[in-house]
Amino acid sequence: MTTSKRIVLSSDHAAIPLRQAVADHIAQQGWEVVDIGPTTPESTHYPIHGAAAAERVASGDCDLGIILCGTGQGIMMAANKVKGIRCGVCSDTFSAAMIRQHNNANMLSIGARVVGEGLALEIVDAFLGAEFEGGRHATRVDMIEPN
Ligand SMILES: O=C[C@H](O)[C@H](O)[C@H](O)COP(=O)(O)O
Repeated sequence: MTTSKRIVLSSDHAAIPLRQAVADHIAQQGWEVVDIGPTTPESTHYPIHGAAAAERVASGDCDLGIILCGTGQGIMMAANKVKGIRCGVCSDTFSAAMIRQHNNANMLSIGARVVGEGLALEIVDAFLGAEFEGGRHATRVDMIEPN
């Protein structure tokens, strides 16, 4: 596990059960989970939830974030509009590790209609277990959003 310990979770209506499974899984690993909902299954709008989670990370309130919607794509797009956020959608464990190691991603997005719970939890573990490698990758990451 990384030294980061506080992680924000959010989703839209399409991913509430998977979000709960992720919350339980990472809480068991010792992460402090900040689950900002939604808690009821009514249809909602992923941009609201992606932006809200991203703001928690961008502000420094949380170290990392995991967000989910049907595909993971829409909520990722919303999160990446927030300055300082680097969020990738992952449907495999290799990519989940690489977005940390090479891209210094601070948020992970998962599609609840794309991957099952078992794979999703492995993707989460790969993301949280990886560390940014810096070096040449830092040069490139700095180019994404220059100060
Ligand atoms: O990228 C968008 C997400 O996949 C949403 O979860 C999806 O568009 C929601 O669709 P619906 O309103 O049909 O449940």
